[in-house]
Amino acid sequence: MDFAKRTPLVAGNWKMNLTRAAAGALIGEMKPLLKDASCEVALCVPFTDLEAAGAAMAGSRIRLGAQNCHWAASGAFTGEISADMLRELGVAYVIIGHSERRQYFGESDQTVNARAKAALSAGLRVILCVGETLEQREAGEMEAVIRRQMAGALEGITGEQLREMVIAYEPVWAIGTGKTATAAQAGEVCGLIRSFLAEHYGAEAADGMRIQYGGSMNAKNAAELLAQKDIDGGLIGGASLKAPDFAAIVAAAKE
Ligand SMILES: O=C[C@H](O)COP(=O)(O)O
Repeated sequence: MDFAKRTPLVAGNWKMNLTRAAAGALIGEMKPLLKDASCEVALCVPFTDLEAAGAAMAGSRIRLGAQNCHWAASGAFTGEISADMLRELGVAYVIIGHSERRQYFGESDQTVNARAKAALSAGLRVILCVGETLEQREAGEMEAVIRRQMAGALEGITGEQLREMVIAYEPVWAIGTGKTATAAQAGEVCGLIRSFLAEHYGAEAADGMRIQYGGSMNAKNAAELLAQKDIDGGLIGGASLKAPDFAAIVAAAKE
């Protein structure tokens, strides 16, 4: 399959779940269910699962992903993992700037930018997360927040590098809460993101970018969300830990 422009990407984000053995077992369960997928599929697993997950994915079209990387190539950064370390394990995608990283681990737009650049330099594809909190939305600040996060994260990133990126719109209030954005809300913000990209990189670049929605996407609501013209896939948390649920979302994401 040619994973060309705008082929939807459905990526699971396992967050801090599943040991090596459990990861291998879940991928084994998913493989037959995903073999006829007409979109691109990735699983972003904990660092400790990468090797086992990569081996379990062999012979399938599932791409291996990680959930973060450091901005430096190497050095005295206890507890951190570099982009090259991920590449060596066969990682294709890395999530950068997830709201849980911003909320619990002090990620700023600047560190998100630095991490994204390091990942791109190492040849990884970046899934860049942006999204507003409920307070920001209720205060009428959603668009300003999205624009600030986009501008900060993309500072100094070239049009050529942008092509190796996917943007994930994840409203913080919808993550792990069961409270999904409506298809219209999600579609509106993904449209704003595409407009931002058009303003900064040109219409052609913006048209080719994949923009995912993430936040309580599940087997039931996926089709309606994915039918929005500016939504090109999903970043899936909880539902990516259950093979039939994840497979149903993948089936809903047609090219
Ligand atoms: O990265 C995934 C998102 O945080 C969504 O998580 P969720 O599907 O559990 O709401």
